[in-house]
Amino acid sequence: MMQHEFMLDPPPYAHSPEVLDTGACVLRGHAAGHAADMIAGIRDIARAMPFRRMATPGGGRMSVAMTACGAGGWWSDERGYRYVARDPETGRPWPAMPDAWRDFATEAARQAGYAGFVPDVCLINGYRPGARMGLHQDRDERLDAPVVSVSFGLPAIFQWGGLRRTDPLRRVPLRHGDVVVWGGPSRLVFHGVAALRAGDHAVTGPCRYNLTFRRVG
Ligand SMILES: O=C(O)CCC(=O)C(=O)O
Ligand SMILES: [Fe+2]
Repeated sequence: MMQHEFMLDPPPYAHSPEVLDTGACVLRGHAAGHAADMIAGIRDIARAMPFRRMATPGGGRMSVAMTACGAGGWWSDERGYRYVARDPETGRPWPAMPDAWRDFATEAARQAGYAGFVPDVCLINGYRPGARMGLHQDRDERLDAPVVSVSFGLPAIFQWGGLRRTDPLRRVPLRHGDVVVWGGPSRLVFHGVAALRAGDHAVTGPCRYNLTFRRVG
């Protein structure tokens, strides 16, 4: 009997999306089965294009370290922030986005209701304990395409607000393998990540990785 019930239990990827808002949902554990491959991919990309804590126009430095792959990367310095096709420090283009990553993001978007999403950029964030991302909108890409966000390693609190900066924040725990998709009426919702708590994750050690797939071109 137990065996039978176990067999009927749907696999994690068949769990229904957890709705955050109209156009936004969490696919719990959706990327867990891809973690080993994707984390190996992150390490390959980081060898070619190291994680950097970028300068901000305000004169500070981001606590989150970033790299990217695909047609461009997000860049921030004293002059402002923007997408760039080449690393401004070395002149080198960003590493290509692995086909398996693009296919994964397309399928996750489809499950969230966004059929036909083909990302051309994946931004990769590296968080160490204490690193955080302030409340912001993702508005430097095409707004008619969703953002697909994949989390690995240490758990984090994703802050999910509204279309105004002052709207109340919900605290959404994101764990290893969770995927968040937002688009449509939720595309410009303010969001952020609370300071990462110290920990030691079995796969990533004292670190959280977040991949966001976007359409820029
Ligand atoms: O790390 C996360 O979960 C979200 C990152 C994010 O909002 C961004 O990179 O724009
Ligand atoms: Fe964001």
